[in-house]
Amino acid sequence: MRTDRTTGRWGDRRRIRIGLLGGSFNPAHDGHRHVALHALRALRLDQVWLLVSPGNPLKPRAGMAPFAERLASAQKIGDGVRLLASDIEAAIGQRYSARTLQRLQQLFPRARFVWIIGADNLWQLPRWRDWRRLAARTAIAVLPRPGWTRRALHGAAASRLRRYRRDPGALLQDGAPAWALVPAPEHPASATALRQAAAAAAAPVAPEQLRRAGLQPG
Ligand SMILES: Nc1ncnc2c1ncn2[C@@H]1O[C@H](COP(=O)(O)OP(=O)(O)OP(=O)(O)O)[C@@H](O)[C@H]1O
Ligand SMILES: O=C(O)c1ccc[n+]([C@@H]2O[C@H](COP(=O)([O-])O)[C@@H](O)[C@H]2O)c1
Repeated sequence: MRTDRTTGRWGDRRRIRIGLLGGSFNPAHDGHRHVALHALRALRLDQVWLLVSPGNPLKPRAGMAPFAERLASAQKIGDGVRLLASDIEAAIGQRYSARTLQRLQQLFPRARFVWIIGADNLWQLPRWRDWRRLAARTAIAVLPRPGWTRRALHGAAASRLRRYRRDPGALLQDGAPAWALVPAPEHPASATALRQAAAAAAAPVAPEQLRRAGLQPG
């Protein structure tokens, strides 16, 4: 940004572009980083904020790690410069994305926000509260996800928003509504799989399993 010499005010040649990747991050993983970095490059974003949810309204509380743990996990995959873990949803007391977006647009009027989701969330979008309001207020970038991409492109949200689909390069040319599938290789990581692997590693080994593996229980 430059200072306008005649008015002395900050020029508005290009509003700062911020991608918002909301998630539970229970825990954060390589798939999140992959999605954020592809969106950053493809849409020429200045930053991506990893918005750690205080509690996804559609997910059970059971099995959800404490907020501080999930925030710390998102901080580990961030770089503190372009990829930033954020606790702002907890700070403003919101967990519905349409409201979060509205509040962020009030707090940062000079920013241009892009809502980033994986294809599984495009499929699920009609279940979000006020999802049409969200789509009306911001561009949405959808990233491919194994098992979900084709299905989501034929889902209810994609079909209702069909006429607003854009090429990724044109996503930020005009205002919302606008959405695009950002081309990227599918990344297989999932928090569910990581939690399952951690639970399996922590589970005690049954004597019968040891015998089958040729080991004597101690
Ligand atoms: N491997 C991936 N590819 C594409 N999008 C992803 C991937 N992993 C996560 N995302 C997207 O990142 C956002 C946050 O995801 P979230 O924190 O729920 O991770 P998750 O792996 O989907 O978790 P869980 O398995 O617990 O549902 C969502 O929009 C989700 O679609
Ligand atoms: O606004 C809603 O109704 C809503 C319902 C489900 C999920 N979301 C948001 O979708 C994002 C992805 O959630 P998750 O748990 O799949 O990582 C996260 O920011 C959630 O707050 C939002």
